[in-house]
Amino acid sequence: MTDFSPREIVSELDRHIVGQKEAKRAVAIALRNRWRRLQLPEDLREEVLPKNILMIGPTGVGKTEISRRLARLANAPFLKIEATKFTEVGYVGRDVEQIVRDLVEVAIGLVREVKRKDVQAKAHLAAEERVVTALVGSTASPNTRESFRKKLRDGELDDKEIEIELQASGGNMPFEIPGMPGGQIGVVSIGDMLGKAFGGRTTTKRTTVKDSYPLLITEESDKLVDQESLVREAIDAVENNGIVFLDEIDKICAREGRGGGDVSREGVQRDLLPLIEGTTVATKHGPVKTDHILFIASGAFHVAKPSDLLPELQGRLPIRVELGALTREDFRRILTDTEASLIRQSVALMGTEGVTLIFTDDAIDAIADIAAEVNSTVENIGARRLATVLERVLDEISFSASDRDGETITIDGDHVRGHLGDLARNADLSRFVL
Ligand SMILES: Nc1ncnc2c1ncn2[C@@H]1O[C@H](COP(=O)(O)OP(=O)(O)OP(=O)(O)O)[C@@H](O)[C@H]1O
Repeated sequence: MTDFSPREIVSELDRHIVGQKEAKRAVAIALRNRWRRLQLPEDLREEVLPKNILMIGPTGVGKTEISRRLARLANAPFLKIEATKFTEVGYVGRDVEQIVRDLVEVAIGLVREVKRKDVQAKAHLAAEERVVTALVGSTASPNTRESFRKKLRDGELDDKEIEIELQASGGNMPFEIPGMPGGQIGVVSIGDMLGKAFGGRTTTKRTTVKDSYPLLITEESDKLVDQESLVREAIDAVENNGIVFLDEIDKICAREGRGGGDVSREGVQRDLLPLIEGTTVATKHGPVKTDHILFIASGAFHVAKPSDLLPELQGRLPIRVELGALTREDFRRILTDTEASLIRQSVALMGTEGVTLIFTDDAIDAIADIAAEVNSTVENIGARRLATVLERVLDEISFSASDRDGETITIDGDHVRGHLGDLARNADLSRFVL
C-alpha cells in the first residue's frame, strides 16, 4: 500500500504512460481511497466499498498499462483476465471464482518475495553451511570447515563443482477432483501428501559453488519464512489491496433481438456480479472476501454500449473514463519520453553487443508517421504498432550486431523510410509484416 497522494500517483504514472489524463486521475483517486479507507475505524472501514472503474477506449491505448503500473506502485496483487474467457465452450458457472483463487496465488508470490528479502541474511548463512558441507563432507573437523569457509568467502572456490541436495520441484502440482470444476477446495497436492508422509523428496544437482547460492538461498529462506503468516498476509493483501482488470467487458454485453450466444454472455455478467458486489470465495488457502477488491473493467465499446450491461453491473462500475485514440504526436512521445521506452530498450540491448545505436529526431518522426499511417490504413492497434514497426527497422542490425562490436550505427529518417516506406504504403503487405 502506498501513501502517495493522487497527484503523486499521477506523476508516477506519467513516467511510463503518455496522455490519458482522465484515466490516470481516476485510478489515482481509487488508490488513494483505499489508503483513506484503511485509516478509518474498523466499523466504518467495512462500509466503504471501492468505486470500481470502467475504462472505455480502443485497443492499445494504455488501459492495461495504467492499471498494471498502478498495481506495481501500490505493490498490489494484480490479475488481468478477459471476460470473454468465460463465454467459451465448456464454461461452467462457478469458474469466475477462479479469478480470486488466481489472485491469491499472485499475492502469495508477492508476499513471499518481500519475506524472502527479510530473511536473506540468515538464509545466506544457512546456504553457506550447506556449501561448506558439500565441499568437505559432513564429517570434516571444525577447523577444516573454517578454512574452507574463509576460502569460500574470498571467492576462491566460486568455480569449483559441488553436488547439492535440493527439494524436488513440481511436487506442488495440484490435481483436481473430476466433477468439481474449478473447485480447488477439493484440490490435494501430491507433493503435500508425499511430503508429509516421507519428509519431502530431494534431487541431487551438480553445479558450481557460485551457481549453487541462489538455489540454496531460495530454499533456505522458504524454510525460514512462516508459511502460515505468509498465506494470511497474502489473503489480507487480496482483500484490501487486490486489483482485478477485466478486459473485453463489452464483448459480454447481450444485445436486444439476439438469442443463443447472448444468453451465455448475460450469464457471465450474472456470475461476475456477486464477485464485484462482494462475496466470499473458498480457496485452498481459506475463505477470501471480495468486497474491497478493486475491479477495473475495460472495453472498446465500438458496438455495445455500457448501457447494454446488466443494470446491476453498471451500478457497480460507477466511474467511467474514456481513453482517446493515440495520435502521431503521442507516438513520438511514447518512443522518446517514457522511462523504459522502446527506443531506450533497443539502444540498451544493442549496447550489450558493444554497438552504439543512435536514433535521430528525424528517425523518430518517421517511425511515428509510419505507425500512424499503418494504424489508419490497416487496423488501429494503438501503441502496439510501434513495436512491430521498430522491430522491422532494426531487423538487420539486430541480426548482425554480434559481429559489429565497437561500431556506432546512426538511424535517420531515410534509413526508416528506406526500410519501411514501401511496406507501409502497401496495405496488403503491411497486414502481414507490420
Ligand atoms: N498512452 C501510452 N503511453 C505509453 N505506452 C503505451 C500507451 N498506450 C499503450 N502503450 C503501450 O502499448 C502496449 C499496449 O497497451 P495496453 O496493454 O495498455 O493496451 P490496452 O489499451 O489495454 O488494450 P487492450 O484492451 O487491447 O488490452 C503496451 O506495451 C503499452 O506500454
